[in-house]
Amino acid sequence: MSNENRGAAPHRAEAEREEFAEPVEGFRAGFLSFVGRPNAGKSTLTNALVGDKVAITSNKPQTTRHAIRGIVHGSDFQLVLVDTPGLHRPRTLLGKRLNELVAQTLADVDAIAFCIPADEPIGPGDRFIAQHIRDMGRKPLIAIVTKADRVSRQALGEQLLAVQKLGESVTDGEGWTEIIPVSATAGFQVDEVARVLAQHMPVSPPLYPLGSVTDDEDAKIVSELVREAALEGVRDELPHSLAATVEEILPREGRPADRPLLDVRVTVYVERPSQKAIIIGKGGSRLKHIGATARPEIERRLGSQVHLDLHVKVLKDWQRDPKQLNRLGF
Ligand SMILES: Nc1nc2c(ncn2[C@@H]2O[C@H](COP(=O)(O)OP(=O)(O)OP(=O)(O)O)[C@@H](O)[C@H]2O)c(=O)[nH]1
Repeated sequence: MSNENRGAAPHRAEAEREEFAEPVEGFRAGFLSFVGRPNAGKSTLTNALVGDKVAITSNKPQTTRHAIRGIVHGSDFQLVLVDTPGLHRPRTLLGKRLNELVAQTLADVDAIAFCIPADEPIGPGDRFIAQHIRDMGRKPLIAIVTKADRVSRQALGEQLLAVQKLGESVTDGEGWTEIIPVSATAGFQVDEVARVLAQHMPVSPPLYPLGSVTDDEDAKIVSELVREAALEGVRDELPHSLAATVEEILPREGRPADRPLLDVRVTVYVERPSQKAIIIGKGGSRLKHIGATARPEIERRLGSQVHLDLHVKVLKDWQRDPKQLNRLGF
């Protein structure tokens, strides 16, 4: 996600919602964060939920000022997974600041999902997180017992009970809104997790275009691959004058399921018109070559055939302009 997005106000502008509105009655959509101590299985579960569908536009609707990790699309719901830095018991001022940052994120989401591994005893770190999210105001708190495949049925049952007790102890007996066991690696209950989380999202039209899955990592790598290809042979002339940003990565509609195609739109920025001429080359020959060089690796990375659409723009003296630097993600 660009810095521009990070700076945008968290809001649910009706206009944005309507742009993607689907006439599905009772559609639910909202923001959700996974919390849990390191290694609790948050990333693995996120990936299992989002699936290996493809990347997306990194700058579509600015509905959140937080980084989006992924979007889960259901027939009648959309879950937007919002990234948080790890939540730790603070030992330093930095730790405290980070926790404040997490608190801001958690205050904005519609529900919080707390991941606790099935195969490790509940510890002070878990208790700290539980207390922290309890203080986030009245919102659904869903406990997810991860890595269920690693323990016996009996041990899983015992862990579910322990997690329930933890919930009750931090909420004056009220307990978690839901408790669900899951194994992201064995594919056990992953759909159930999505369904349950969706039930706790507000009724709302989709927040993002259907089929989009955000993945900042992919966008970063794609832009880097294009930049590398564009620099080939002109490294000495314009090494630092080149920047590339991914505008969007969207699945082409109407393609057969077994032969998807991604439209990847990338802008290459240069500082001067003379540089633009170099990059484009005679009759566009160099730009074509850049595309042909970068595309195979992009296809490998995104796991799909790609139609690469490159544009070259002059952004005068972008290296010296903080606003432009922000825009380009520096
Ligand atoms: N057996 C099994 N292993 C899992 C499962 N989910 C995650 N793991 C493993 O647990 C380890 C930690 O998982 P992550 O998803 O990276 O945990 P995380 O909470 O994102 O960790 P941080 O990024 O450190 O906060 C990895 O080695 C995963 O492969 C699961 O359902 N079953």
